[in-house]
Amino acid sequence: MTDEPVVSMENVEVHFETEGSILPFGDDPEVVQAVDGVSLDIPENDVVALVGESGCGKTTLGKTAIGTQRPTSGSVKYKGQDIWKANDGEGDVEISFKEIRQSLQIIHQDPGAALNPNKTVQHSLEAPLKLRHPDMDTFERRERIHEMLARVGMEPPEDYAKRFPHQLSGGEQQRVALIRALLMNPDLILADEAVSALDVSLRIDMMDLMLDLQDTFNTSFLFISHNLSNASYIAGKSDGRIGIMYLGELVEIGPIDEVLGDPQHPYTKALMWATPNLHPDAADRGDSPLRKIDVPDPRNPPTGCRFHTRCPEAREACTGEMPDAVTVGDDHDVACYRAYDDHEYWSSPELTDDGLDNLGTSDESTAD
Ligand SMILES: Nc1ncnc2c1ncn2[C@@H]1O[C@H](COP(=O)(O)OP(=O)(O)OP(=O)(O)O)[C@@H](O)[C@H]1O
Repeated sequence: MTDEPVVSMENVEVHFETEGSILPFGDDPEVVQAVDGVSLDIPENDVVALVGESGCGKTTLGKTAIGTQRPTSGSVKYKGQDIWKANDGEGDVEISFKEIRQSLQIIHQDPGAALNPNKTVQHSLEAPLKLRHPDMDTFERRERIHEMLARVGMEPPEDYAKRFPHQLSGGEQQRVALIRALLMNPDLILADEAVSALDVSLRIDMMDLMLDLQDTFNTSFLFISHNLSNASYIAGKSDGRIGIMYLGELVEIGPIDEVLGDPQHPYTKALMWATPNLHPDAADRGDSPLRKIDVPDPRNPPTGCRFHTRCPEAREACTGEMPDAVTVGDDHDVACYRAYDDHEYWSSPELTDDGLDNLGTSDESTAD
């Protein structure tokens, strides 16, 4: 199983039934279509940055990748082992669910909430070492923890090891959370908005640190952000890929110079428009390319291409079937009919605003 990607997701769908509503007899519960038809491989020592507006399903997809969210359909494999078959004990389980979960870690946006307020840094960091290296004695554990604290710039480590979370800054808490994840020897870390709560000036430092440690520890990163600048920085610096999500779907993915150098999906172009520091002529970038700003309700997404209600290039053909992803460059895939040379899209009439529901405009930016 060694050549297998660390995580391989195939046609993953995550739908949530909304709870709490009292439904008249015979009515179906409302379903939030959080993730739909996403396939994504994350190889060893690789970085994938997912970006998209709030509510587009990034966190749900990330949790699905690390085995904390069960997909409603599709498969999720860790090194070739189906994660949920391992959980259910179905078939020949070669890697146990427990081992899979230990190998797939997460760091959150709010490390303060993830660290136990009553435990010192030393205490919090001992737990993963005891689990992964039960033979280590107390002295070896202390040395290892001090070494890691010094490595992330928390010096003197003897002092930091004795502190409680409230005695650390947000950036320091995030570093402790990162060390704790790395001490599990993970193959993949889901970094869910992990730098979003930090001061802008500290974000680059934290991303550089993550990449430095990622390389040393031979770990992959699934980095999630609503901020295209951050996502492009981390994917670009690591030679990784950037994935653009829209309403539960992965609409474009590829290396950063492909996706941002030659964006193919109109939504990618709109995100770039909304991120002035990625726009070559920021001062002169004109009006929003979106037909409307409001994101459709994921309980009732548009038919066909889900972006068609906001897409400046939409034609009637876009309202029928959801476009399949097609390869348009080196490792660069896009789900848009404009990427097909001979699709009926090209002879289909343009969609007029009159033909669309709920039109409107605004210029929400994904850049903070
Ligand atoms: N447990 C749940 N039950 C019902 N709906 C959910 C649940 N978790 C997420 N959702 C819905 O699924 C959709 C995708 O949510 P998700 O948190 O994955 O998006 P996101 O892109 O990470 O957004 P954000 O950046 O705001 O966290 C949203 O409409 C959200 O309200």
